[in-house]
Amino acid sequence: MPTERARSRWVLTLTSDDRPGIVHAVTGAIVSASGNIEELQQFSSADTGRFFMRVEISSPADRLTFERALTPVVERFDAKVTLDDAERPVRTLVLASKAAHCVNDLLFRRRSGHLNIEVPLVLANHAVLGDLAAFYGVPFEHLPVTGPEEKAAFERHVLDVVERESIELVVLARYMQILSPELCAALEGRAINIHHSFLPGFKGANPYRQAHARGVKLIGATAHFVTSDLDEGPIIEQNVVRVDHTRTTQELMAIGQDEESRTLTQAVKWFSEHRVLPDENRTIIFT
Ligand SMILES: Nc1nc2c(c(=O)[nH]1)N[C@@H](CN(C=O)c1ccc(C(=O)N[C@@H](CCC(=O)O)C(=O)O)cc1)CN2
Repeated sequence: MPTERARSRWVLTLTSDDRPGIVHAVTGAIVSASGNIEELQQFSSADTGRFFMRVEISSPADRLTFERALTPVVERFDAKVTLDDAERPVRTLVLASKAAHCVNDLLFRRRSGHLNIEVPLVLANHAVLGDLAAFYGVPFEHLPVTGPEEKAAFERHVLDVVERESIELVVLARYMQILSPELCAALEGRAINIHHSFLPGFKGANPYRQAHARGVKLIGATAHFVTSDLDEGPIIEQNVVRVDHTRTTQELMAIGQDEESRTLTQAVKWFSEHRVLPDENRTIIFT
């Protein structure tokens, strides 16, 4: 009795112009590669006329077999297709400044097995988080950014690390520097920021001070893709928490930290599971 090859688990995503026949073609290709479809989600965006699909597959076939089976589908529908090993952790560069809570949550969830990412480096523009990274056994580097030359050097280093470490995702974990348009372009679709407000409210620096001055009854956090339009990138996840008139700005900041951490970690988890598909200025999230 020949031994059966071990079955691997794959995640396939597809984006294309919406038209009949896509699901039929994709599922047919998967079956031709001996794939078993374990989960399939799809969405047709009426706003943009785009079609989105995410498929979880188990199969004894290797990547090349799948790619050969999918090539006609990609060509026929002019589709953007990704095919990832579902078990492989996503290589993630964490950028930080002084705030520890988001970095801590990411590294804690990674170590406890709830976040399938690898973090080759935490890179910061201040030194204060070095001990935190060391606690989790994660390499740490800090490059001060006090002027345009140092900012350019920091960004060159980011690109060097992305190249050297085969980084797939850059996470701005309360990194408080504005990325240049050039770096935003280089990281398009693979840089996630946590903004400490419920966007579109209170963009930019000091959102809690703005919220306190406005007398809001809800504060929140927003995880979004980074673009050159500050805090305008496609939103991935948001959360809010109720507050009232008794809270100072400092108390709002303290209350908001938990929302920031859980919002960013959720967004990174969905990205690591290939559940986030950009749809122009929005995202499709297959949860
Ligand atoms: N290109 C982008 N860069 C960054 C984004 C973004 O959406 N696009 N998000 C910010 C995070 N952020 C709020 O979440 C934020 C951080 C810092 C500032 C800011 O004004 N900082 C300094 C100026 C720093 C600089 O000149 O680079 C300041 O406080 O004066 C605004 C918003 C991260 N980067």
